Amino acid sequence: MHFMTAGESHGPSLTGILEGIPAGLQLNIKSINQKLADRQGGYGRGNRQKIEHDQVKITGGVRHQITLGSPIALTILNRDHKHWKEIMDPNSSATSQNTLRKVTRPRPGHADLVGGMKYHHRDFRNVLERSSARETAMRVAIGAICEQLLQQLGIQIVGYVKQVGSIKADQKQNLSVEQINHEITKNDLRILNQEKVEPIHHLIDRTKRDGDTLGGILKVIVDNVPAGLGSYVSWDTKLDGKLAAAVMGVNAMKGVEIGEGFEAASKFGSQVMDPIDWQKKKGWFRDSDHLGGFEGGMTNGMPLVVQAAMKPIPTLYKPLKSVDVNTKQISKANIERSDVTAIVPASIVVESVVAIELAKSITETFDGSNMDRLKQQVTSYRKELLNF
Ligand SMILES: Cc1cc2nc3c(=O)[nH]c(=O)nc-3n(C[C@H](O)[C@H](O)[C@H](O)COP(=O)(O)O)c2cc1C
Ligand SMILES: C=C(O[C@@H]1CC(C(=O)O)=C[C@@H](OP(=O)(O)O)[C@H]1O)C(=O)O
Repeated sequence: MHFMTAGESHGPSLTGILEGIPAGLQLNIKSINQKLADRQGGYGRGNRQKIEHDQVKITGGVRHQITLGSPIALTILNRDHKHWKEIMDPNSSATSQNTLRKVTRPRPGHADLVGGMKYHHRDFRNVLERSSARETAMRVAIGAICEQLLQQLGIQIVGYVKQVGSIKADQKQNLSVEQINHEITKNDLRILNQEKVEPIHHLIDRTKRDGDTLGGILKVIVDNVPAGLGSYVSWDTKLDGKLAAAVMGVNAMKGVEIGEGFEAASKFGSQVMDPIDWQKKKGWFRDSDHLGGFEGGMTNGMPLVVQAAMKPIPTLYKPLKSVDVNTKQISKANIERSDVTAIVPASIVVESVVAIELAKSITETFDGSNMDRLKQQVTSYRKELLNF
């Protein structure tokens, strides 16, 4: 299974192609669009989200909402493009250099300067349009298809916010994915500790007034994953490594942890390893899940727990020092319309990329050509594990 996306933030649209989804998967397009709407939400977003109304249009690989096994082609329109037509139209030549509104003062923390150096773009718009997290809308659409595949195999996944700036938003430990989803649906937020919502909103308001930005920590949990996805035999077959790469590939992620991650480093082995247990009905399981469901690069049958640290948004309304690429004068960095924080949408994006990696692993471990056959194979593999 593999996918590719294309499209600039203020270009006409985002395009995605996803190959390797089995034939016969019944898609729920409404629920793909719901995921896209969720990604647009969250306190602290900028005004762009008032313009966009993300909905996926499928133009290949699907008939009457059932996958064909052929590559799935997807489009999401950028409604904002109509305001950027003169600057961003791919098909017409620029009428004059002035219409391009060039970006010449690179923003610290964004891809502007190094992207410009590497591709020799002296108008940093040529970099920022693609490095923008607008592209994550397409990864969420593709992830939503993968989540639907996982759901049909009994695997459930959820992403939510653990921390915004320095405020912890998750104090409910050991909830199942179902319970977390229930909480999220109830309060329409991905912040589990309701008492913290108001302080978090105040922090975001204050930060916005100061022209500053915030990051945070987000968490993804996956339930009912069969043991044995991924492998210990070679470094590049380890599924925890693939997940970490996919999560780090999301804009603004600076750290990934599996299970207790960095915290485990300061504990004793007896506090971190998960004792092995067995019951006739349940088969093999662990008494705890400190290792986040991974041993030897393989899933071990316990819930997968992945956390990611998102840095604060790099564009600052009170900009930091920069240098103009043309005049070499020290000046303030460019300001582009921006979010104060995007931790809620990021939790959905990270959930989506985890779903993509898991769907990839499952369709490669078992026969991924047809959904019914895949279901049969996963069911019989689960039985085999129970009787091991
Ligand atoms: C959902 C989401 C929304 C984002 N919104 C913004 C934004 O409004 N302004 C901004 O400067 N960066 C934003 N970012 C972060 C930048 O895209 C990111 O920092 C930049 O591409 C540089 O990449 P790096 O941080 O991974 O090094 C956002 C990231 C995500 C995941
Ligand atoms: C467009 C989205 O996020 C954008 C990500 C982003 C960045 O630099 O990453 C910068 C902003 O772009 P704009 O200047 O157009 O408002 C965000 O709005 C989106 O998430 O749909």
